Amino acid sequence: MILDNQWYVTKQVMNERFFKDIPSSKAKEQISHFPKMYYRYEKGMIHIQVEITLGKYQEPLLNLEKKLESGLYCELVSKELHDSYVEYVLFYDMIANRISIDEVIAQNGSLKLMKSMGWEYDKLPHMLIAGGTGGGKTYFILTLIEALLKTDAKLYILDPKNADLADLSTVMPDVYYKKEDMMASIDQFYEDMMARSEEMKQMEGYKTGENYAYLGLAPHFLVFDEYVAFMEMLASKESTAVLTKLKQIVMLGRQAGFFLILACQRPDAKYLGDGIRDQFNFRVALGRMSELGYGMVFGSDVQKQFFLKQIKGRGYVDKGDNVITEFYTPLVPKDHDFLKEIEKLAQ
Ligand SMILES: Nc1ncnc2c1ncn2[C@@H]1O[C@H](COP(=O)(O)OP(=O)(O)OP(=O)(O)O)[C@@H](O)[C@H]1O
Repeated sequence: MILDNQWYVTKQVMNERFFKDIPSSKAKEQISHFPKMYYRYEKGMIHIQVEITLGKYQEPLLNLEKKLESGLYCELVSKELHDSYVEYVLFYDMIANRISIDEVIAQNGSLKLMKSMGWEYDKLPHMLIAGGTGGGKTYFILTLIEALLKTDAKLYILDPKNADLADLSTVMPDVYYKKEDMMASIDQFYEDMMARSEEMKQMEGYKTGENYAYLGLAPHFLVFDEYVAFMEMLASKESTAVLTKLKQIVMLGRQAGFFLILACQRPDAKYLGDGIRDQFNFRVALGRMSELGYGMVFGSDVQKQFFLKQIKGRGYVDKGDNVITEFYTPLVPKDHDFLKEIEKLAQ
């Protein structure tokens, strides 16, 4: 890469002749500075360290991510500036990091979703899931529900299209698909959050800055599928009321342990504007999406090339650190029966 781009410095030296007392007329190019670059492979990650020299080629060497990602067919995980070097960390063979549904475990405020990655909902609350038809959105949401039901979490499910998630109403409580029920459920979720925030202050052991888990309380999750479609169904007064509540939940929910998992085909700015989208720390885009769609999920100013691969449950994620990486939802075996499993857990 350095040779191909000629990111080195050369100087002209005179070619010495065999008889040194006869002056030479031939000049030769010699490399006088070659940037130091070190790499190592560790636990599925490639670490590349590049020296900062303040030299002529500092700019390209400080912005290697695009070249490395497309050239090595890897995904950037982090880029960190150190004292005299910049370190790029890339995932090699991301699909090898895919886990199966029975490895999805929630503990200590974090939900494992790939071998080396998870959703730390206690620290980086609220999840936004976008994806076109057939991308794996429903399977992913069902996987999240199943994993969270294995903990003490309390779940509320909203499915305005009365589709796959609404089927859960036969096996677990708090599943809503009618407009009025859904609106009442959002109100209740909000009221519960406000009440807990107050109560926590009166509890023994309460400490400023500590969260619900510190006080031994259970997290609550509102899983809201087809959010944009639902908002489109509402009159403007109703949608303003819902938006106001959701805004409060994403802003205040972390400490009290009230989390939103919002899914839609495309997160239209009309219903996720005013900085609400930025409060969703964990954002996933699954399946086929347009550039505009990716922009709506990750921000229109992102510098990332998105590729489509025909793999179910594949997409991109920003897990709260502003680095977008390839993502694979946990693999669900063909014979897995969500309804049956969720029924067992809900009992
Ligand atoms: N994680 C996964 N493991 C195994 N198969 C998957 C996974 N995700 C999706 N699939 C396969 O892809 C199909 C479509 O997935 P899913 O129903 O989740 O898509 P969707 O985005 O919700 O689409 P729609 O909006 O049409 O329901 C599933 O029926 C399943 O066969």
